[in-house]
Amino acid sequence: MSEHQSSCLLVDIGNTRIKYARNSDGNHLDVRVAGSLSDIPLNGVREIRVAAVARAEEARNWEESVPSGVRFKRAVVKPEWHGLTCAYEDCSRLGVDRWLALLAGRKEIGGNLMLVSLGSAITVDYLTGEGVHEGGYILPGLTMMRQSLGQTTAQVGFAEGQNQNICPGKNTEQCVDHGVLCITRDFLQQRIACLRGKDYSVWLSGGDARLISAQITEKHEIAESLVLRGLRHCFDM
Ligand SMILES: Nc1ncnc2c1ncn2[C@@H]1O[C@H](COP(=O)(O)OP(=O)(O)O)[C@@H](O)[C@H]1O
Ligand SMILES: CC(C)(COP(=O)(O)O)[C@@H](O)C(=O)NCCC(=O)O
Repeated sequence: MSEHQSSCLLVDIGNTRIKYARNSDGNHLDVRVAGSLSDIPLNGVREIRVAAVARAEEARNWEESVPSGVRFKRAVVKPEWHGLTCAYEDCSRLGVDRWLALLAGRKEIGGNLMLVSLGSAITVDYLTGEGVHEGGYILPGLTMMRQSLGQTTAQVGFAEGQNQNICPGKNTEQCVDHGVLCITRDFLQQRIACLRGKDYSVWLSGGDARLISAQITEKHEIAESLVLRGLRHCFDM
């Protein structure tokens, strides 16, 4: 890894977790999770590239506290980037994490893509090989679905979803857990099935990607850290 690359820190501030990695020449990124931005080690860092959809105030305070001489760059969504066009009429409303995943998909995967992020929320975005973002979907993520049931019903407790079972539950926690898994799987199976014969590849990323991947029988692959990968490219002119 060149010193220039490793001195560039990539940071993805999601609604649940902060993920970060030092940039590298190769395909692999050594991704870590931080509890707060101030926990991220900055030794040798010359440039920080940030994708933030959450913790706006924490990010502002962190930016002010980083040592002088360290360049601080925030990614923003643009109407167009290297032939990639945003589907939103008002591109500033598209989550920058979704935009960066599209950038990484275009630059590092190519072809017609269905990109699924299984994080705090579930997002689906479609991108053609010509660079046209065709729009997508936003749904609550697995944990958000479980929590919303726990918060808005008197008798449905919230349990951490751990098993990969979707058979009918035999207690409240199983019923919630299996139901959430089942609806997510069925939605994605149906979306992927709609693409049959259209030459799209399907990529899952985010904290729940492996859990859901194990449930999906339609063809798909796992894409690691698409948001951080997008940060590698988004400042290319
Ligand atoms: N160790 C973990 N800590 C927190 N969430 C986890 C963990 N492992 C899996 N998850 C799941 O991943 C989701 C967060 O995924 P992530 O891609 O980090 O989201 P975000 O980018 O929105 O912060 C959580 O909502 C949870 O369902
Ligand atoms: C949809 C999201 C909440 C997903 O965030 P995440 O689950 O990655 O934390 C985020 O991309 C966002 O705030 N988007 C803005 C709305 C939009 O994309 O239309």
